[in-house]
Amino acid sequence: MTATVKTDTDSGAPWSPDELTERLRAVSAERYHDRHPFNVRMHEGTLTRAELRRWIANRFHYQRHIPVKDALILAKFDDPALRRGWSRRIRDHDGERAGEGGIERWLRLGEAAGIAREELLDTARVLPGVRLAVDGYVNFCRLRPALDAVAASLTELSAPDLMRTRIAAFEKHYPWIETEGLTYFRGRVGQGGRDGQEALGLVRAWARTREQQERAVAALAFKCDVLWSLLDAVDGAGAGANGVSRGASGAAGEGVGHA
Ligand SMILES: O=C(O)c1cc(C(=O)O)c2c(n1)C(=O)C(=O)c1cc(C(=O)O)[nH]c1-2
Repeated sequence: MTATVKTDTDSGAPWSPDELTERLRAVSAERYHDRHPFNVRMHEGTLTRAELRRWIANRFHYQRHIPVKDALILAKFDDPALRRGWSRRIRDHDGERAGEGGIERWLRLGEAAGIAREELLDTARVLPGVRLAVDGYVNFCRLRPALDAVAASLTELSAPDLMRTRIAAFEKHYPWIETEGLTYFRGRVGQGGRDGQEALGLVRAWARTREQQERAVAALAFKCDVLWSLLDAVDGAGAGANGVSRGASGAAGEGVGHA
């Protein structure tokens, strides 16, 4: 006997692709990290320099693992066209050659904020909660079927709006970060939109049964939790965490007040 009461509107029948899309968008609207208190403070302009540096340094750990998880997804595809399309994501982050690509741009963001690249590259400084969140995402993509892993990337549908808000907030409230440093975010407005649409097309095509559709929705909710947990860890870390709030924030007379 099942405890689940089925109603007419929940017959267990597959949703239409548009209904699936609606449900995916509803998850993002409710759980995407643009609403996290740390992001809200970032956009309001009330983060201290130490907090912003801590975010940049810890978020780098996420950035550098994106091509790793994309390589794990790539290995699940047996279709050359799919691999060709998805491999572009890895090149976006790693660049065609040394000194190019998203990871390099994030390192430059760090430098524009006064963080040495060696400090960003030193994984020993990453906050434990950030490490766990990133491991969680990479392992999810390693272990789950392609549908789940691709659906988890659908947070990118919400990313372009967040990038626009972030660029405006940085320019307005954090002018001490050289504007060159924002190149990463500017690039992601287009890349994130394109990647998100591409992934949505795949999920709509692949998730045919109700079970698959519910898995896709759950994967996106999980990914929202990854991003949320990452910010929880950054938000909850006090002075001295990650080293960044110690040394790199040391410029005198900034009126930072507290870490
Ligand atoms: O700064 C952000 O808020 C943000 C969010 C997300 C996202 O929504 O997953 C990504 C990125 N940035 C990003 O830069 C990025 O390359 C990226 C790749 C992915 C993904 O899951 O494949 N998400 C994101």
